[in-house]
Amino acid sequence: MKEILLIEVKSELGAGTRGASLGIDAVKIASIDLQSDFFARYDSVNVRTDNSPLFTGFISPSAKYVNAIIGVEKRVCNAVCEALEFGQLPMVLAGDHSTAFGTIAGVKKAFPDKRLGVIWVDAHADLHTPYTTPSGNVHGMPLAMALGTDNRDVQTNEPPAEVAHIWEEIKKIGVEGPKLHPSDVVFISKRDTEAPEDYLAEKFGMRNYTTEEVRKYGPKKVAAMALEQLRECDMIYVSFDVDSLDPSVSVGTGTPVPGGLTVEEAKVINTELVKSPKVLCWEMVEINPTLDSENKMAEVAFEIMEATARSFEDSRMKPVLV
Ligand SMILES: NC(=[NH2+])NCCC[C@H](N)C(=O)O
Repeated sequence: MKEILLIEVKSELGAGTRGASLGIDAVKIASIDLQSDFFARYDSVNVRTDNSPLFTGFISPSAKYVNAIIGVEKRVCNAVCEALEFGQLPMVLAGDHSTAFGTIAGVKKAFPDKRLGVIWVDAHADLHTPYTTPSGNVHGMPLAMALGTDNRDVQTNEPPAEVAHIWEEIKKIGVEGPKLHPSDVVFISKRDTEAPEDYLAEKFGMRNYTTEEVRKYGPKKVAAMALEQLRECDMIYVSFDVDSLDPSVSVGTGTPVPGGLTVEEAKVINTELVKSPKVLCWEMVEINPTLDSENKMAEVAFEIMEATARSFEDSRMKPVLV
């Protein structure tokens, strides 16, 4: 049986509001309050992070803290790659979504010849680049990094040479060049995007299953449809941003958007997705307890993570021969 390895990434340099690096500990506290032994059950590794640049300021408004984020991306990439090479099932628990690029790079580094598909369960597309970002927040850019695109067709910013250089270096992490093809990305509950992101999504026909479609077909069917969409892929990574949940569940995340999933829908989607033997890595991000009350977001996030871990593990158990 393959074993789960928890990979903790307490970085929040990519978010626009402060506090996401505390999300990992908030989830641990939730597990204790919910009387679960989850964090005793699985081994975990801590990726080295350093949020201290927040005290001194960013290098450029077109990609804030990207000079420090590049180091975290490399370390996440190596941790994920090592876990996969070791035959483990990495479940990444990270602060802001920017480091999901490191995860993707790590998956590709471990299996460079395999075709990778990504299921992005998120209110956002995270397809910006330093050339298009409206906010400069790098958590809006990880999927563009993975696709290796600059999206200059619809450029709105002129980043300084230093940022352009770091951006080029980031895109090389793991393996040279794009980690996946844009048509091998599927979104679930994406509902808050900007024009340059829509341009890419339309150009490459990137499928989004809206919250309405989740209601219409049911979360189980949508998970099956998302997997079917990626049938040509050899391996799949699932990235779950808690802002895919509706703000009525909790506002404990930096960029909440109305019209999101219920806890039950998110639970069904994630537990169904990881049943696919092609799914080899799952991640959860953007829990921010400083924006929350009574640790609500961490509690529901933990509930989803625990159910997903159980499904991930159970579906990989070898049948017992009698
Ligand atoms: N993973 C996230 N929470 N991303 C939020 C991105 C919001 C917005 N599109 C931006 O680029 O600033």
